[in-house]
Amino acid sequence: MLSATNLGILRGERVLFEGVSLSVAPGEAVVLRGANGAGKTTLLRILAGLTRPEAGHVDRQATHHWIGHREGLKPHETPRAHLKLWAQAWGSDADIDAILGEMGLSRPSEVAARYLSAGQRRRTALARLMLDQRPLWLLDEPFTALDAEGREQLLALVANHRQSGGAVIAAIHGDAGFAASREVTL
Ligand SMILES: Nc1ncnc2c1ncn2[C@@H]1O[C@H](COP(=O)(O)OP(=O)(O)OP(=O)(O)O)[C@@H](O)[C@H]1O
Repeated sequence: MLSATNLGILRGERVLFEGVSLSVAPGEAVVLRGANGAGKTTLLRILAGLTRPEAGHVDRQATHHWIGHREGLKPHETPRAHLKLWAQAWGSDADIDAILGEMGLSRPSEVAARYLSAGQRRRTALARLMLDQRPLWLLDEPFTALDAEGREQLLALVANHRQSGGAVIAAIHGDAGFAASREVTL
C-alpha cells in the first residue's frame, strides 16, 4: 500500500534521520516510535507527501487520510460545519448525523471549534476517517486528548479499518492499544 526506501532528511545542519525504510500492506499497522524531536511527525509528513526528503523515495499505491497532531479546525466553525465542508470537498455522501453520534459529538455539534474541549476538537478531526473511505491512515499521536471512551472508539475504528483491508501508520507514545505489525524507531 505504501513503501518508503532509505529516507533521510536534514534539519538545519543536522541529519534528523537517514536510511529509514518501511512498508505497510493491507490489514497492517506500523507504529512509529522515538523521543520528542526524533522526527516522527517529519517522517509522517514525508510519507503523506507534505515534506520532501533529502534522500530516499516513497511509493504510494493508495489514497490516504492524514490526521496531524494539530486538528486544523477553523475556530469559528462547528463540528457539523466542518464535517459538511469536508464531505462537500471530497464528494462524500456519508451520514453526518450518524458520524457525529458515533464520535460522541452530537451534543457539541453546533459549538464553534474555539469553544470545544481539546478532546472534542480531536474527535472532530478524527471524524474525517469516517467521512471518506481511504485505504491508508497516517495518524500523528491520534490518542492525544481523548478520554477512555474516545480511545476505545478510535481503537474500534482502527480494528474495523484493518479488518476491511485498510492500513495504518501511526506515531504513538506509550501503549498503542492495538497489535502493531511492526514498529519503526527513530
Ligand atoms: N520545518 C522545519 N525546519 C526546521 N526544523 C524542523 C522543521 N520541522 C521539524 N523540525 C525539527 O525537527 C525535529 C523533529 O521534529 P518532529 O516534529 O518530526 O519530531 P517528533 O518525533 O514528531 O517529536 P514529538 O514526539 O515531540 O512530537 C525537531 O527538532 C524539530 O524542531
